[in-house]
Amino acid sequence: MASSANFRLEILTRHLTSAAFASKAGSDGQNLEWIKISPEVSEALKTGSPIVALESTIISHGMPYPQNFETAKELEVIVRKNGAVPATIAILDGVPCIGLTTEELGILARLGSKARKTASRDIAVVMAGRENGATTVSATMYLASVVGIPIFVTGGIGGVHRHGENTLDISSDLTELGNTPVAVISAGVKSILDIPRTLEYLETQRVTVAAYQTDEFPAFFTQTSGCKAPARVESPEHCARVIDANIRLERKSGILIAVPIPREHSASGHLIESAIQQALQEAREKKISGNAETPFLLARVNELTGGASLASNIALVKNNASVGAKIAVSLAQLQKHSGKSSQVVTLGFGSLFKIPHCCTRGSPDCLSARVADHPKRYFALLPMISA
Ligand SMILES: O=c1[nH]cc([C@@H]2O[C@H](COP(=O)(O)O)[C@@H](O)[C@H]2O)c(=O)[nH]1
Repeated sequence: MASSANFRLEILTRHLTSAAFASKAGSDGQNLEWIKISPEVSEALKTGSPIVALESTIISHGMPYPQNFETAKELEVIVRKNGAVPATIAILDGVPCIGLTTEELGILARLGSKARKTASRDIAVVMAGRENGATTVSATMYLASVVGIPIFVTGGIGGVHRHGENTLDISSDLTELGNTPVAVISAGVKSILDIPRTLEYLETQRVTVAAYQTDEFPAFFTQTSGCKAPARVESPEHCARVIDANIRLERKSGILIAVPIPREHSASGHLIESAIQQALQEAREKKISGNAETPFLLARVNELTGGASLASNIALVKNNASVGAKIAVSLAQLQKHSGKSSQVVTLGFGSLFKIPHCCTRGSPDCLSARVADHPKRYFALLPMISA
């Protein structure tokens, strides 16, 4: 099996060293033309160290300035304190960036909603237009998976909107979860959405959903939603074992780990719930829909609760960052101990290929690569290496 993997790598190397392709390679193999990976994240990828991806729509559209900037920086500090490397993901001047500097976080925070809210479908347009894009859960998952980061922390994910059965307004976060093997740590789904239908849709998408230390699926601002979670996980180690099993199974879909807001911050949950009802009514009257709906509702609920919802939001994201980093550390340990951590192979032309353990068992689909061109070329190569 190992020799067949080597054979496939040889074929891959041959294709990638073609003159046209190599000419696009970045000089250091890290700052490639289409994606920029920070030196710290690059090093962590090479050594198999724990990394936590963080999204950027929460910075630009989810919170006002300057709380968004403070929170973005604090999240990175929390991830580090818990032993992992933070990788905030955004698109700056058309370049997807994996790992931002403090200065870049500040640019995004100040841009606010002037940065384009970028879901998976929007990545290509933002790149082509050399725009600044704040990545949602779907786009962040996609970019994290391209470079081989298996864990991603956010506040809340999008879902099926209320009346989604008529409008078909269903966040692409759910379909991305169905198609991308990344574990998303969130506080569940806000009650601005239809939670039971969101859970149904996640089931349809084959997404593994587990609630953290509870039987109930949490509703972001509140610990309960009235919906039972399909599974329960007890600890970071337990979560890591689930993620590891998903990797071994070579499943293509993701995992949603729902961590309830800490009890001390959920006290204002009912006050927030009535504000949500009012904001929903206003959104209907103003005919606000599509991707403008979530930012409107979040801002309006914050106004109506006199800032209480923002404080809760910040508290729960920080809690998720701490849990997510612990999971990342456990997963890295698990994979190191079982000898299954990713190998990194540097090929002649300077690009870096990260080969997960399953590839050495002959599963090229799992090959996660940073290539010197664009994803199209990479995906076009996959059938060749599986030949
Ligand atoms: O509490 C929040 N929920 C959701 C979002 C953002 O909104 C996106 C979902 O938007 P839509 O419903 O348009 O898919 C999520 O991926 C996330 O980036 C947010 O900032 N805060």
